Amino acid sequence: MKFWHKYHPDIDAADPRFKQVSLIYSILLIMIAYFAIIGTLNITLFYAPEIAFFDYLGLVLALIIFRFVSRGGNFKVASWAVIVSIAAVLLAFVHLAEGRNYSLMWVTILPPFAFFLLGRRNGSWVSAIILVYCSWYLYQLIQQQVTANLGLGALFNFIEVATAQVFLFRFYENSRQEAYDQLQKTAITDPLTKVYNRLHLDNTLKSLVAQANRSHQAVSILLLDVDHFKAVNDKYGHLIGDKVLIRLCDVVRETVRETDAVGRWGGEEFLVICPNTDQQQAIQFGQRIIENIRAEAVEKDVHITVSIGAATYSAGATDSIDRILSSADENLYRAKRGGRNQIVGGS
Ligand SMILES: Nc1nc2c(ncn2[C@@H]2O[C@H](COP(=O)(O)OP(=O)(O)OP(=O)(O)O)[C@@H](O)[C@H]2O)c(=O)[nH]1
Repeated sequence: MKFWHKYHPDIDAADPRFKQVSLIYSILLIMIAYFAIIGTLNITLFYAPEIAFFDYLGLVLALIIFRFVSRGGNFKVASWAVIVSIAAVLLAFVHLAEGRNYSLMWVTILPPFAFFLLGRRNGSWVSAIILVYCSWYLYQLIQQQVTANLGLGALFNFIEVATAQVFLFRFYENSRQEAYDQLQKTAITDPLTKVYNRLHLDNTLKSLVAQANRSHQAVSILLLDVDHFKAVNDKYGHLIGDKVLIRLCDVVRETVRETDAVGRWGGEEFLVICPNTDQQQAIQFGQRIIENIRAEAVEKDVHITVSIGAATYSAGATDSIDRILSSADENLYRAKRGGRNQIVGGS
């Protein structure tokens, strides 16, 4: 377990912010230790109090950011503060050394931090600005012949390495972000129908019910089941059965609002979660779904019908989420018993 976990108990290893937060704290600890040690050495051993002043300034800055982030401060702000601090330290180093002592080499460590903490766009900008500035500064040094052994060759090599760094890290960050987005999508999607899976529906329902309580609104659910689907499979085969389910989901998605969540509850059962929707509106929605599916040959000449059980959660109600789901399930059972191809609501 990471030491910073006590400050952010809600961020576990599965959280996308985990690595970013780890890096922020690691950089801050390194900065604190580095500035404390080097600052003290500069005073006691090297008799350079003017440099020690900047070291202690860096130390205070790192402590302030540490305090800010450990007390629940915004990670985006903390990330920017860390990158600006690193950039300031690097630029101060380059200026103090007047380009000597490989100081410019250190500047090339900025892009990986900037891309990882700030993302593709801001990472590119920050890296480009610092690297262009350093190239310009190096050019000035060469022109004024301030530093021995610094020629145009050094400048060109610096520009080439810096440009390669930015492109490589941008490429890496692009691939990482795409792979992460793809993984996120797969984790919440049903592989056959491409609607949400049950895990995501569970989470969505929980968060929409909490939101409904805060905004004093209702949330409705529609539990939808294909009628006599076994007969479709038996008559046309499983492959056509699969295509029917895929097309059915498309029709449901085309019928409901953008804000409604459509997902597969299991087998040939689907759940639609409608935020900000009362019982009467939910019944109207459900009716429209039934009509659209009935009107459509979902696969070649295969026609199907669906039955729907509706249930509504009103803000402040004492019903649990399980209670709403079982209420929808009971209504679905009644719709089936009542002859199918219909919707039943109420509790
Ligand atoms: N093709 C296909 N069939 C599935 C899938 N998931 C579940 N099924 C089938 O769906 C059928 C469900 O059958 P039943 O539970 O008897 O329900 P039903 O025939 O729809 O009858 P009612 O619900 O009472 O109207 C079974 O034959 C399952 O094999 C799937 O992903 N693809």
